[in-house]
Amino acid sequence: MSHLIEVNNVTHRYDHHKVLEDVSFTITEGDFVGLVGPNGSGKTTIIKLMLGLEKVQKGSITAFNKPIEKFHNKGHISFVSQKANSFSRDFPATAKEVVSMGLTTKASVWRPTTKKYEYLIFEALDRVNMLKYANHNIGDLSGGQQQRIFIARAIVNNPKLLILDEPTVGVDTENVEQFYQLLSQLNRELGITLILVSHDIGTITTHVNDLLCLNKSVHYHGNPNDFENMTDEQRSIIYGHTMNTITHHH
Ligand SMILES: Nc1ncnc2c1ncn2[C@@H]1O[C@H](COP(=O)(O)OP(=O)(O)OP(=O)(O)O)[C@@H](O)[C@H]1O
Repeated sequence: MSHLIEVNNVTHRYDHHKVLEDVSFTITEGDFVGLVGPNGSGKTTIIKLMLGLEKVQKGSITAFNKPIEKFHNKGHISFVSQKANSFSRDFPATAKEVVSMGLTTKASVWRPTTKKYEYLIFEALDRVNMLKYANHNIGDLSGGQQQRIFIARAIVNNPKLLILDEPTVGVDTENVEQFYQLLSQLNRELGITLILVSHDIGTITTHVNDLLCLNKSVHYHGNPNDFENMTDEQRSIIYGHTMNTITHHH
């Protein structure tokens, strides 16, 4: 399996404040990675660096075997942000139109879609079990349903890597489990490599196959089962004292 992303000895500062220190890890094709850490631990910053949205100051990052500075993301990496599902009730777009925005250069809500693109949009909606809501106004859908529409928008271009920043914020607890199942399906059936950013280490470890704990530097990277088997004391040694409370299995 090839490495989609390689992060090598990355250190990052905002002004004089060091937020990442000597961070190294690889993301391997096919993995379902949980990126966890407390508030302010640098999760969003490392994502921005991997997406090329923030300039690498020290160290290096390669994406799909190219230095990040030379990598042109032609739909290989897709991103669903934390703030994606904050549409107001009167936002004037249907679910289908929101998904079409993911087609960017090929077709969009502002241009009539051809039959081929329409097929891709319906296929993506079907993948997230939202086909029957295609013509509903996005603002009329629940937080969880909107999040599914944003996943459809993110996968409509057939990405190889999908990064989700706290995707369960705004999803009610009973739908969170279904949401994780959907992500597992995308990983297994479509072969999409996933990076899921979360604070909720208790829930995430039961779904991902690769766990990356970040708190300025990488404190653990490996099999989530090995992490679960550790005592609280071992965990606090590797992760710091901010993470003594771990809730298991919801
Ligand atoms: N653009 C910025 N300018 C200055 N400081 C920033 C900027 N972005 C983030 N920071 C600071 O960098 C640190 C890491 O922030 P980051 O958003 O990467 O953490 P996080 O783990 O994603 O946090 P959260 O879980 O709260 O979203 C924080 O102290 C934050 O205040």
